[in-house]
Amino acid sequence: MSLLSMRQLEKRYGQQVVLERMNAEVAEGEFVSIVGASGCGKTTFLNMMLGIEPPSRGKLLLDGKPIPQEPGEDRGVVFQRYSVFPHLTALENVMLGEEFVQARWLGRVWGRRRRAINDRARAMLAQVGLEHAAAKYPHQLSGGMQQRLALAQSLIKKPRILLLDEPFGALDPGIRRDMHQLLTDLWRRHHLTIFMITHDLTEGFSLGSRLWVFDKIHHDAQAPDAWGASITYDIQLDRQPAGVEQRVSEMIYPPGREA
Ligand SMILES: Nc1ncnc2c1ncn2[C@@H]1O[C@H](COP(=O)(O)OP(=O)(O)OP(=O)(O)O)[C@@H](O)[C@H]1O
Repeated sequence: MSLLSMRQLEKRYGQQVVLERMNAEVAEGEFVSIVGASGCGKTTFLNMMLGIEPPSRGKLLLDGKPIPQEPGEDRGVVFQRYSVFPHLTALENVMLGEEFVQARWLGRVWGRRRRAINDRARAMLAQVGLEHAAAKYPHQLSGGMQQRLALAQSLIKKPRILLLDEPFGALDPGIRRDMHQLLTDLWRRHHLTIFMITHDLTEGFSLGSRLWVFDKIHHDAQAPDAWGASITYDIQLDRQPAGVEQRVSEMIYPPGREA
């Protein structure tokens, strides 16, 4: 069975159709990059995966069942802007993720249990290359380090699915390359299924296993809200035909259309 199934999935806000006729199957362990013009509904799709926006019509199934309408530990998320807590150290930020989960069952976590969480959080920080920054506060970390911390904070909860909304959009190119390597390592090591929005086509084509292009099939200048975007290209990245990146680029970012 697929991990994720979309069948005639549709999302509207009032009269505005944002996404429509979304059909796809995603297996456990895939890494799907999502590209598309600004405003075409990429974040809306991630919000449906997260369970904070319900589908308007059609099916969005996880393990054959509708996605729960609330965020869950099985789905971790990292946003473009750093989503860590400023008043906690790096170590405390990572510990907090697991403390939340355990405290739900046990109340405040102390003693041996807390030391075990501390050990796991330190090991997680080491995996993202922040072992020397455990005692630092987020404002003392660079942008790349803060995103490493956000990844550690998500991964400590052992999600099956990682949802990334432009996670490297605010970083310099050199740092992005390091983050690409890190994300590829974490994907493999933790057997994750990843959905990542990016505006950088080269990033979309070079990371992960599959690329989705969101675009409208119908455009009506008189009624721009009447049609939503669908998955117009679904590309297996180990089997991409020559020139496809250029064609996708021209489709999403034609001259005169804003990126
Ligand atoms: N909660 C909401 N209520 C009403 N309209 C919304 C809501 N969230 C998103 N929209 C609309 O849905 C459309 C898609 O927005 P979304 O943020 O998903 O696009 P996007 O592809 O992620 O854009 P970008 O690349 O610029 O981040 C936009 O027209 C937006 O105004």
